Amino acid sequence: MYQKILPAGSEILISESTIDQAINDLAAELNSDYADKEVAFLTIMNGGMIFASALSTRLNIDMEMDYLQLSRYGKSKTGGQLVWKYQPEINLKNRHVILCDDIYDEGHTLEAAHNWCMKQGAQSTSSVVLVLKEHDRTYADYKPDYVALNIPDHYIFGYGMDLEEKLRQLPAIYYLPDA
Ligand SMILES: O=P(O)(O)OC[C@H]1O[C@H](OP(=O)(O)OP(=O)(O)O)[C@H](O)[C@@H]1O
Ligand SMILES: Nc1nc2[nH]cnc2c(=O)[nH]1
Repeated sequence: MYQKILPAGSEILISESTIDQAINDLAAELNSDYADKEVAFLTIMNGGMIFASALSTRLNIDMEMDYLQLSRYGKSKTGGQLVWKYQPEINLKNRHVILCDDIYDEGHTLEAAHNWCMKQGAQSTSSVVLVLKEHDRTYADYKPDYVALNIPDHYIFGYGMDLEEKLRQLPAIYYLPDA
């Protein structure tokens, strides 16, 4: 169905059904860990939007939802300066924050978001990512608390992740083996 918009040579890295099952497993873990907590569920835009939508509809948790926006890649495949584009107004004081993002790559985005939430007075802040990319480059000191899937070192797109700001809407995760 997506042949018309997929770049030539694209291959599937993670299928829709694998993603769906991984999100179910993650939701079960969060439903247990946050059963008695008052939660602020914060999506990191733009990349986190599709994963956060799918995950949040499976959460049986007392929570408010909001988002923040941080960016360091833009149209590039390599990370640059981290730019805050939107900080939420929701009160995080004494709340248990769950940060939800699509990918942990070098970790600078989640580290900055985590530090900011703690500065706002959150009682705890944890992070949930759909994929963690394994590579030899330097990671930030911060590591995500919940990871659905580990992936090899490819630039990936689909399921919220962009290729030059497009193709976020793809329901599976793709890569270009020759890129
Ligand atoms: O672990 P890191 O190396 O910090 O990279 C991860 C971040 O990179 C992407 O965001 P991007 O800056 O591309 O903005 P976007 O969400 O608008 O695509 C992705 O959505 C993560 O938030
Ligand atoms: N779309 C996309 N964004 C990223 N941000 C950090 N790594 C990636 C990646 O592999 N794909």
